[in-house]
Amino acid sequence: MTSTDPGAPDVLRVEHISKTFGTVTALRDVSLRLARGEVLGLIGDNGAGKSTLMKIICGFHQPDGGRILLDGAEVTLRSVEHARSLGIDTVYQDLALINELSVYHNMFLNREPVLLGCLLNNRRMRALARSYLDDMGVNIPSVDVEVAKLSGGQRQAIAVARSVYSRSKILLLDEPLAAMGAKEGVQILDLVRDLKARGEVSIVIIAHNYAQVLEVCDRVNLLQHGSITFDKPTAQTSVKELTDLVVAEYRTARARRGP
Ligand SMILES: Nc1ncnc2c1ncn2[C@@H]1O[C@H](COP(=O)(O)OP(=O)(O)OP(=O)(O)O)[C@@H](O)[C@H]1O
Repeated sequence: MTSTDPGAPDVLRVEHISKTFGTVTALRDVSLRLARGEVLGLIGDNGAGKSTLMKIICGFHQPDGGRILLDGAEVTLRSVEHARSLGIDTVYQDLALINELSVYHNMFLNREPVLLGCLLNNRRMRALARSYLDDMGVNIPSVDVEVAKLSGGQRQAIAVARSVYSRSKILLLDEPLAAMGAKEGVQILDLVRDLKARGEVSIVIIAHNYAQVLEVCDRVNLLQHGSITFDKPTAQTSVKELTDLVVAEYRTARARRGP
């Protein structure tokens, strides 16, 4: 489900972004769009520039050139906190959860709810965490358990739930399925499907498993050597087409290098 209003501006537009690190050009003239409620898959080989692009959209890196528009208005994202305040949240591979803390403390890390002017009301946080996780269909036996004792899929689900709770309008998932078992991977994909059905949040997912990308995404972009080379609705492409594109790029690069 994408934007219900065809006249509405894209929730996010990245236009002609470039980024170099010393002599390495990580991104060159990259443009990308994300409609409201859309799930966009960002794929590409190792070193193609996917994480760099995500880190620019979440305010971690500043681009060398180009611009970013949120709901049609140009913004300069000064930091991760600034991007978060504008509704852009990222779930990294390392998740940024604190293993020694309980599920409910992690859910409200740096965002503790206030009750009658008092911060850190444990009873309130516990109840809210339980209701958010239940509401999102996240299966956690107890919100009192330390996150270190949970599976990778459960931890991932908590990190996503935390971003959704914070009312993010754009969620960036950097390899949410990396290191996931089959069951845990399905749990995360179900969560993404659920969010998509609600249409409240727009999502960019970086993933290496093309079948899973095609399962949950509305559209797919391929990054190759710092440039977007492919942009299609998932219904108009296939695992074979995506694999062939990446393999062809590898063969061309190898032929250029010589024997
Ligand atoms: N902080 C940095 N300093 C120097 N070079 C960097 C930095 N971050 C990324 N790069 C370089 O930029 C290029 C793109 O890296 P990036 O991490 O964005 O790729 P990726 O597509 O996310 O790869 P992967 O799938 O392996 O995670 C690579 O050549 C990488 O070495």
